[in-house]
Amino acid sequence: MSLQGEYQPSAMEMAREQVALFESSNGTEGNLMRGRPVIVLTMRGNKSGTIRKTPLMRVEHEGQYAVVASLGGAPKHPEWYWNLKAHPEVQLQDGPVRRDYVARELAGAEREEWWERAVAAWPDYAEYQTKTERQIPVFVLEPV
Ligand SMILES: C[C@H](OP(=O)(O)OC[C@@H](O)[C@@H](O)[C@@H](O)Cn1c2nc(=O)[nH]c(=O)c-2cc2ccc(O)cc21)C(=O)N[C@@H](CCC(=O)N[C@@H](CCC(=O)O)C(=O)O)C(=O)O
Repeated sequence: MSLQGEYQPSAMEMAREQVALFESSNGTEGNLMRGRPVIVLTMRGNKSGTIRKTPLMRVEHEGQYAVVASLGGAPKHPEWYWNLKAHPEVQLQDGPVRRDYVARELAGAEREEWWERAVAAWPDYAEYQTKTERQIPVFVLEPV
């Protein structure tokens, strides 16, 4: 499965530039945030149908990945959350390695297990959750 179509860069300059640096260096630059690893998630836009890419903190456990729709604890989900709900087929690039996955939103004990892993990877997630009433969504990415 490959995500074909027109790539529409993010409106958020920091994210757009980090994706550009990450991809132009084949994942060897633009792959850190305060020293912690960052991945790039490629997906299909829920409304535009175009290809969207967003840098996210790397949350990985025994070869499986999760992504966290934190948006810094903002009151609303990031827009990319709705892309994954509508089109769960995604690609994740970790360093030079890019693979196909299907994203599945987690709930209950499974979510708690991955939430712990996410906070271990990026402790700020715990602080973000204190800033918002919404439960910050966690998706696990199942390899295709
Ligand atoms: C600003 C907006 O971005 P967003 O999708 O809301 O995502 C906001 C942020 O989550 C996103 O910028 C992340 O990259 C921020 N971010 C992280 N954000 C997180 O939520 N979690 C992280 O772990 C995370 C890590 C991270 C690391 C480095 C870095 O540079 C940024 C990081 C955006 O790009 N809007 C686009 C449209 C985006 C889009 O996908 N639109 C859909 C429609 C979506 C809908 O249905 O609403 C479409 O094309 O159809 C635009 O206005 O053109």
